[in-house]
Amino acid sequence: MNAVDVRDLTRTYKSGAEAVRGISFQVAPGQVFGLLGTNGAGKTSTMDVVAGLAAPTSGTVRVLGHDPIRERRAVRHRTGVVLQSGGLPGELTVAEAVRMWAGTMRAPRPAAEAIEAVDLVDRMGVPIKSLSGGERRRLDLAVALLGRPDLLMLDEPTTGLDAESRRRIWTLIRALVDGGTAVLLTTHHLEEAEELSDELAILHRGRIVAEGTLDQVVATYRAEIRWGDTVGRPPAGVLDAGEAVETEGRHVVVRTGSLQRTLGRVLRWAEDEGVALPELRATPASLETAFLALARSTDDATAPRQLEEITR
Ligand SMILES: Nc1ncnc2c1ncn2[C@@H]1O[C@H](COP(=O)(O)OP(=O)(O)OP(=O)(O)O)[C@@H](O)[C@H]1O
Repeated sequence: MNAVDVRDLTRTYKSGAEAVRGISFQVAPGQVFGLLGTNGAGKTSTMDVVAGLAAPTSGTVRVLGHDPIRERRAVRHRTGVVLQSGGLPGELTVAEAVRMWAGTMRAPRPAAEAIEAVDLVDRMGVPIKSLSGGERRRLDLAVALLGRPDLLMLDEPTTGLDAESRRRIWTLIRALVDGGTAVLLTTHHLEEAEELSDELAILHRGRIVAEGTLDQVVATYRAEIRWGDTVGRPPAGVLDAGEAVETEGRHVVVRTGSLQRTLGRVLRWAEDEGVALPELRATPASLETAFLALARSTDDATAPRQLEEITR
């Protein structure tokens, strides 16, 4: 059975905003599924429904085989949630907060074990308000781990963290997944999605626009060769059928399904014609080029800027 099964989900806010416009995806046990997208793509709106915090406008959501709202009791003890606003009281120490939370559960993992799992043992006596952002995020995770969840839902778990804290959280998530936990993760960090996701879906304006393993998603996009234009005409004879050459500002850009072959042809063309290729750059297809392709193909004038931001 899938840990998460979302079918034809839509979510429209009272304001009329159509945040989620008919998406379907499944998360298997022992798998990280990354929901990736621009700001406002609908990630949090989707996560809230899976976490049972909001009802779908239409469509169905099953979590561990249950309706997350109507069968909340069956789901609650088997899931852990880390949302963007970790709401633990700042006056409590790390140990007090974890123990208090464990006290609300049926058969929790020992508090000390959860604290150790997130590497906060030396911060146990520190009030939450004095923790760094990364430490707070790890504390949120410790709380989510208390119920030994079959499914962890993580909404942007490393946003605002430095590279080292982020890596620690990734290592922790990977260890949990290796133990069989399913993880539904939202992120707008491409590196995080690449590092963690077994499968991913790219959400854009409430719809899934690409889906599959990282390799599958990347394979649908093209490599790019670009250089500064010195002759004002496109390179002759370098393209295969269906490939494209464009000018972007003062650059010539070739998009190709075969980077090595096309690059060879570009270099031969330049050699034969005596053309200089300043700032020549060849970039294999990646999640980043996939996002930028998405930006180019959108009709939303604000999207390209947002898409560029998330690739940084
Ligand atoms: N409570 C709300 N009422 C009305 N509209 C909302 C509400 N929450 C979100 N929206 C709108 O729904 C759309 C999707 O928002 P959502 O927060 O789900 O996106 P997101 O992908 O999580 O974005 P971010 O990366 O910025 O957190 C946006 O257009 C947003 O403005």
